[in-house]
Amino acid sequence: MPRLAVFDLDGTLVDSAPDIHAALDRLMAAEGRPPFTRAEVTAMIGDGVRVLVQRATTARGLEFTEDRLARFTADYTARAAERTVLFPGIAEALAALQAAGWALAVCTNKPAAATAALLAALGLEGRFAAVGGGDSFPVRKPDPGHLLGTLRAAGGDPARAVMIGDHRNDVLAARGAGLPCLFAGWGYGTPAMAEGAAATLARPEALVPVLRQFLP
Ligand SMILES: O=C(O)COP(=O)(O)O
Ligand SMILES: [Mg+2]
Repeated sequence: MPRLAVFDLDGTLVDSAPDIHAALDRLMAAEGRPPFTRAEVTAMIGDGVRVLVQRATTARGLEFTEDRLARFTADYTARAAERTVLFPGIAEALAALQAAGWALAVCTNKPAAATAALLAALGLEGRFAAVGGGDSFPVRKPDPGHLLGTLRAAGGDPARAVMIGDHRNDVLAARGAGLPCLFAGWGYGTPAMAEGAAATLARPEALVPVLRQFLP
């Protein structure tokens, strides 16, 4: 069974905040509300689209409604890859891991449809043994069931797998599933969210050597 690296998506593999930010601002503009700062947006990312829209509407004095959630989701899904790019060094790290025989998977709270659209636009479809979206299972991160379901779909073994993520939810899901978590220090999380992680990596360049330490 190959070693498996399970990656979070937003803030870990991809810098998706510009498109999430733009879609939130389009929703606010349609409601006559002012735009957000980037820092406001990155602090709202990590718990999936429903919580994102709940936080955004609340922050601008709007009622959260299913209609606003649906409009945001449709708009974001259609335009998820306009400004979103891989973080520098990620493409090289993924290629090096695959060359070394690792299998790769994605476990993200982003809905599966937007995740698939984004991975395809970035030319990454087919790279991952499994992609577990925020609505792929009955539970999502921090529930370990999301990570374990993704792992099972990838044909992985929890004893031969490592999680990499930028949010407290990634650390908690990994801990619950019995996997070490490497904290992506280049992402949207705060240093406090790394509590319980096996290590914090400052840059994607550290991924290959550190993963090799965890699973030689
Ligand atoms: O959609 C979100 O809120 C976060 O997505 P992530 O799990 O890929 O960071
Ligand atoms: Mg993330």
